[in-house]
Amino acid sequence: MKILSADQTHAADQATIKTDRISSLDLMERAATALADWLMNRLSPSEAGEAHVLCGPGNNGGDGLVLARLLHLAGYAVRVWLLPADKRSADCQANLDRLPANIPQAEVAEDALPTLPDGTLVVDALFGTGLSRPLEGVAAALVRHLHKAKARVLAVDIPSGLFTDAPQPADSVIVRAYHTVSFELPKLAFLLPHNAEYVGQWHLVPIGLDAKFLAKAKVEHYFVDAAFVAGKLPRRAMFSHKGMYGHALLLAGSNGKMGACVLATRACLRSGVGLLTVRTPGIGYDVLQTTAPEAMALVDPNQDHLTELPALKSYDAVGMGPGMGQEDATRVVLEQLLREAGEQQLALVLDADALNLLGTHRELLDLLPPDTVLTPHPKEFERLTEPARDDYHRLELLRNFCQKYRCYCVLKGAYTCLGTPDGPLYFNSTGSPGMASGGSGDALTGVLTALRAQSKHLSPLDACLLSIYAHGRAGTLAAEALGEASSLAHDLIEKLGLAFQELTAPEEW
Ligand SMILES: NC(=O)C1=CN([C@@H]2O[C@H](COP(=O)(O)OP(=O)(O)OC[C@H]3O[C@@H](n4cnc5c(N)ncnc54)[C@H](O)[C@@H]3O)[C@@H](O)[C@H]2O)[C@@H](O)CC1
Ligand SMILES: Nc1ncnc2c1ncn2[C@@H]1O[C@H](COP(=O)(O)OP(=O)(O)O)[C@@H](O)[C@H]1O
Ligand SMILES: [K+]
Repeated sequence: MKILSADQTHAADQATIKTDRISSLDLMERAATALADWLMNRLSPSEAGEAHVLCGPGNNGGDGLVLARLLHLAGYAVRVWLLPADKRSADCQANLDRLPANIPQAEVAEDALPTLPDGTLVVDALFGTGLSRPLEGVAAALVRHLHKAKARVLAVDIPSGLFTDAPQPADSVIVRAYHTVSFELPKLAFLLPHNAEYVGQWHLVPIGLDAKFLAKAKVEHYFVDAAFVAGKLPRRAMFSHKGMYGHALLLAGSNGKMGACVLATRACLRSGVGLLTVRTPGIGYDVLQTTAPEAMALVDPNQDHLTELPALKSYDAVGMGPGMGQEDATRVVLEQLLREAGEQQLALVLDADALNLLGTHRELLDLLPPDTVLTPHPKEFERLTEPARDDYHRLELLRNFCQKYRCYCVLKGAYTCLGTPDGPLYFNSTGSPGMASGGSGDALTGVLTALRAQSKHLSPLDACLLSIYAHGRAGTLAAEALGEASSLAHDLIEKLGLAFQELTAPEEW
């Protein structure tokens, strides 16, 4: 799914109006009808109680006015509050003129703010994508008033006061919604950690935006949902053999952190790799042979940490980092790996301590072979770059980093963001707070290494997208089975199979 900018959203509206030969007023009716259906499917009139609809002067306010009318006609109790305005947009004014006379309406003032008993349903239709500066005056007073009330807030399109796709002053006054219902496509602002407290749970309702316009629109951000990755994973041929699915090498583990190595190993095995060899310190041999008999163990001469790089010629992809430690001898192995992988055009996946070593020895970054995949969480990413001023600055750092080093960088989090050498950023839709516990990232390294080893079947971009999506989906399935607090990385790994099944291409005729 594409993520449009505020300007493109406006252009999509215009294209739809033209293609469907409707007026902008019709499109507003369509959008607000979808919104009303969403709300009515969730709350009956008695569950909703009296809905207070706060309406601004633009088309977002227009949506609110249509919603108020539709709710009223369906038997809901409604009250409309208008922001004072010299001028309203034409469609907003038209819908104000159409508002049934028996819906109570009043203008808000700093000394005339709505009384909102606990639990009141409040619809925020003050400002949408047309917001051009932070809220001030009466609008800011109304939103601050809302902060103090214990209301159930539903934001229309986007919480008022929040910019769609740009940073804003830290002291901006922004509606804190419980639900945000947006039209057709998600907004970049919804995917950034800092905005979670404003956006709440977000939902999309279809409004029939012009499909041709959307197909042509050039965007910098994508939302990777089920439709985006569906069928990208090729089916296995009947006469397949293990040589067709790549031979992966994992370099992982150290004294006390063999668990990370085992998790990466098991995840790699569960992700369709043909063969897997694991290079681990001597201490890991028995552990590995017992917990992952399908993998071959290749032990380092050192007992506690990695000191030597094995010959690389048999491998299609190498994953390095989980639980590996940052000994100097291990740093030398990393440097040698970067040099040799570059010469042999081997696919690389670097995580955890491999990233920390890159962070402390940044000169090594210049050795990254093209299409290397790095998987930092925000702290590891900061070690590779610099502290980000805000979420948007972090995305800018990500984009610049990937373009400079021609690499893929998986910035992990609730909406994991994949940076790519050509610029676009891909936000993953799957995952669960149940994954916020040690070991989930190690599993991702295993998945990515397995899919990069299958480069005969998958491009680097598709390997990354499928890995991130399937890893998150498996985390959700594990959390559904065991609860968010109890599901472990180990459980996620056991669900990878189901996640991959959902992504496999359908049988062809
Ligand atoms: N074609 C359409 O008419 C559709 C419009 N839609 C709705 O339209 C919204 C966008 O509408 P608009 O472009 O009218 O924008 P808004 O409704 O967000 O408001 C823009 C108006 O507010 C003013 N403004 C901006 N920032 C302000 C601030 N901080 N303080 C005071 N005034 C401020 C602007 O000068 C402008 O008059 C979307 O978010 C969506 O809700 C949807 O109904 C989909 C279809
Ligand atoms: N709240 C969340 N929602 C979705 N995914 C999450 C959430 N928290 C963590 N994850 C995922 O779990 C993984 C955690 O990785 P990482 O921080 O490296 O942990 P570890 O080092 O313990 O393996 C990442 O893939 C991340 O995207
Ligand atoms: K709004």
